[in-house]
Amino acid sequence: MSNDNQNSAAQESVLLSTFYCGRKRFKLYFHRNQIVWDYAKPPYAQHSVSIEDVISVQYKCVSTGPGNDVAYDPYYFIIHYAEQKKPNVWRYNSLTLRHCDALQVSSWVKTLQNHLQKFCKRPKRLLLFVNPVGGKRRAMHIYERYAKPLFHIAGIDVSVIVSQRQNQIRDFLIHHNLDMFDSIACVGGDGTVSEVFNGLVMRECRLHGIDPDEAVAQLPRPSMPIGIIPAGSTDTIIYCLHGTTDVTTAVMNIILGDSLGLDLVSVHDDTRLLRLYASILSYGYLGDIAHNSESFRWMGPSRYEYCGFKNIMANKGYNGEISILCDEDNIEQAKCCGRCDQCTSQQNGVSGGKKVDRWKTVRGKFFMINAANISCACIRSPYGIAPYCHLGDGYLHLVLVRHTSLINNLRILSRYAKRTYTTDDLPFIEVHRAKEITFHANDAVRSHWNCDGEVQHQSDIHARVHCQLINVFTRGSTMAVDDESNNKCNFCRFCKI
Ligand SMILES: Nc1ncnc2c1ncn2[C@@H]1O[C@H](COP(=O)(O)OP(=O)(O)OP(=O)(O)O)[C@@H](O)[C@H]1O
Repeated sequence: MSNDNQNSAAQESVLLSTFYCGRKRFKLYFHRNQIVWDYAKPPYAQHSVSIEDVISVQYKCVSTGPGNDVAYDPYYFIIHYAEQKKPNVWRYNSLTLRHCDALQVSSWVKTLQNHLQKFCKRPKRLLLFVNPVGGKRRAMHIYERYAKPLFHIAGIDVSVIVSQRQNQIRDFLIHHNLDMFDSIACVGGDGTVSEVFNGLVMRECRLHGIDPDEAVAQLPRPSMPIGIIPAGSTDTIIYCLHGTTDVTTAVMNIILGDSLGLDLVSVHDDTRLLRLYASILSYGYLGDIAHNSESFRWMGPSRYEYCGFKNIMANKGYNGEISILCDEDNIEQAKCCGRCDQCTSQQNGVSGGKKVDRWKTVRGKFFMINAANISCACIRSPYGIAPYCHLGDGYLHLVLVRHTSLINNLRILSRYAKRTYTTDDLPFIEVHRAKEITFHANDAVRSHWNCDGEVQHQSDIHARVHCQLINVFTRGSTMAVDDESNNKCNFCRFCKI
């Protein structure tokens, strides 16, 4: 029988038995990749789980004595699975079943385990970095409490490295042998994720003999997918990927192994690559906040509120000239959920046929310039600065905010905080879909660039999108905005993104 025929025969075959779950009898069957269980007697209440959502299938363990010895009970087995409780949020659940015939149990365990083995993209040997100082300094606790038990159930062998200093994760990834791992993950905020992305791409450049400082270099794509467990202050990247910053959801997305390509943007000055970013590059208002807040570190996270307030009141404008390599398409007002047509066509190598990209130049005095690689949505701003920016279409959204009155600046910030986001009616905001941009400051008074939360001191830069340069574990999100988002407004919600 050919492989195709064998596969379809396996799909069509039905496994059917009656099991006990506690004292209740269940009819259990497995057909067309669905595990379905129902009470054997009325009132019937059918439940089902797709094999794609099953984490693992195991015999139940029983203690065999006063020591730590355990043995498998041949009459019980457990199905561990992920369950979607509300849009975008995944939870762990399990079903323990008993049968008086051990052969029945072993037949189910073997069949289901064989099916699970087909998911070869699921991580098995994971290198995981923990940033102990990001966010509320709870990354280690988050790992121990939420991630470790689930990785154990999934049978993933995890090697943990706790970072000791800034850029240690990046340096480790560039220089160490990673042959014994099939995936990388991190527990931290956007800065930590950015270190992982930069480290992996720089590593590929080193291995392929590519000079990343060449502004025109085609950067090589790292093969290992990356998992992100949020433990930062903003966690924009993970919010844009999953539509939530829920930790269990993030862990489930790693375990289940689906991934998609995420664009990265390289930022160069005249001579070298400054860094790659995944969320946003900002000049003006947000650049100033990132720069000024450095001297107020002693204030903790409230330094951003303080500097945000000061900067909005100062209402500075910066003269500059931006050249934009863009297409003529209007920006389609549809949110990207990771599996949209635009990103999928890029993944399949189908580039948008007739599109013609052309350079154009915009000059003026700007309150802020934002080059968003993703929507930059986060809990406090459920639509983000660039709500229609895609995760993997090869374009960034350049949001130019002209220098105007203080009242208008406040209008912009309050719009960003709203669920019903739109800036179409604000004439001082324009959005361009770009593959490449260059910026030249036309004034002695200059701002700084805020690149994924890190300050860049060079003001004249060149940025280029690298389509789906990195693979991240995610099943994508639905369009629904997560409940945890709120409408609170403060002056500096974007300062770290
Ligand atoms: N051991 C360490 N000591 C000091 N800094 C570190 C250490 N490990 C990592 N870092 C740096 O800490 C910075 C902040 O971390 P991270 O971005 O994860 O948290 P955050 O800023 O609170 O979150 P977010 O970026 O989502 O707002 C990063 O730039 C990272 O390089």
